[in-house]
Amino acid sequence: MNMQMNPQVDSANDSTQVQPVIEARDLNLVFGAGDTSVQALKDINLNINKGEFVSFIGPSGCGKTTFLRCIAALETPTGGSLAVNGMTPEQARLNRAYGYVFQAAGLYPWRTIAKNIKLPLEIMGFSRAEQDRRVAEVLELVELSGFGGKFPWQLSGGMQQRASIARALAFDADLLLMDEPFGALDEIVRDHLNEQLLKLWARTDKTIGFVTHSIPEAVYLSTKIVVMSPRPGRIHEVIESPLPKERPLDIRDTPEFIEIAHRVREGLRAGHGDD
Ligand SMILES: Nc1ncnc2c1ncn2[C@@H]1O[C@H](COP(=O)(O)OP(=O)(O)OP(=O)(O)O)[C@@H](O)[C@H]1O
Repeated sequence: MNMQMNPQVDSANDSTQVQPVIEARDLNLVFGAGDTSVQALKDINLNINKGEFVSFIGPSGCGKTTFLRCIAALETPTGGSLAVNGMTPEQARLNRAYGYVFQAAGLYPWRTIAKNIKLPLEIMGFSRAEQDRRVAEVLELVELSGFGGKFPWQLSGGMQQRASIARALAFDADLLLMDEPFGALDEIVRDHLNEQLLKLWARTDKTIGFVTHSIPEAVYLSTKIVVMSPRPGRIHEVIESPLPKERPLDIRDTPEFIEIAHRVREGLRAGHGDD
């Protein structure tokens, strides 16, 4: 397989104005009103550029999922602005600007893997031939070629999650939003899927927003780590990773990796202190 690495775009040195994929300015979201209201996001300012792999890490309830859901136009911010590819999140959703992978694989048990992947394509009116072509392509990307005819229950948890990623890739959107996709899997399977996801990212040059509770996972995968703090959900710190794009698993034993993991841990601790 020809694994072409895409040249890293160094946005800091790029003098031309490149439009960010995600641009959040003073973004706020308050659920409800009065005494029972919850400020889920407070003054979020963040740019995500094309090809970045951005992880969101923070304690439970700090707004990670809510931020992803705002990008996907599944929640409406109560203040500030949010642009996805220069559009409103609603426009971006209509343009199929992103694929979304949820915590649980969420596959229909009565449909085969191929038919699960096809479902959104059927709804969008893609031709049968195009549906078949895309299913074969995304199954290959997640290394599940040959499993299209199986039902979800015939696959392991890790394979189901890969099938769910394949479904999110089927529209070939440049942006992939992933909400703790590997949280429920054991560590060895998770390591393997992390490796595969990095390869997929390198092959496709997609922009990825990824929610996790795991410091090693965030550091291993990301070019940028957004450390969030709770009540109300804010960005405590954004850590740019100096690690190379090509990352074997044993990079986790290097001093550079351990140093970034340490910074993330310190950020999480300090963020708790912001309470
Ligand atoms: N629909 C809703 N109505 C009211 N409050 C909500 C709603 N959705 C989320 N919240 C609250 O907003 C805050 C942020 O929730 P969110 O799910 O984004 O956090 P999170 O960081 O993703 O948490 P976790 O790590 O547990 O998934 C929490 O206090 C949560 O209870």
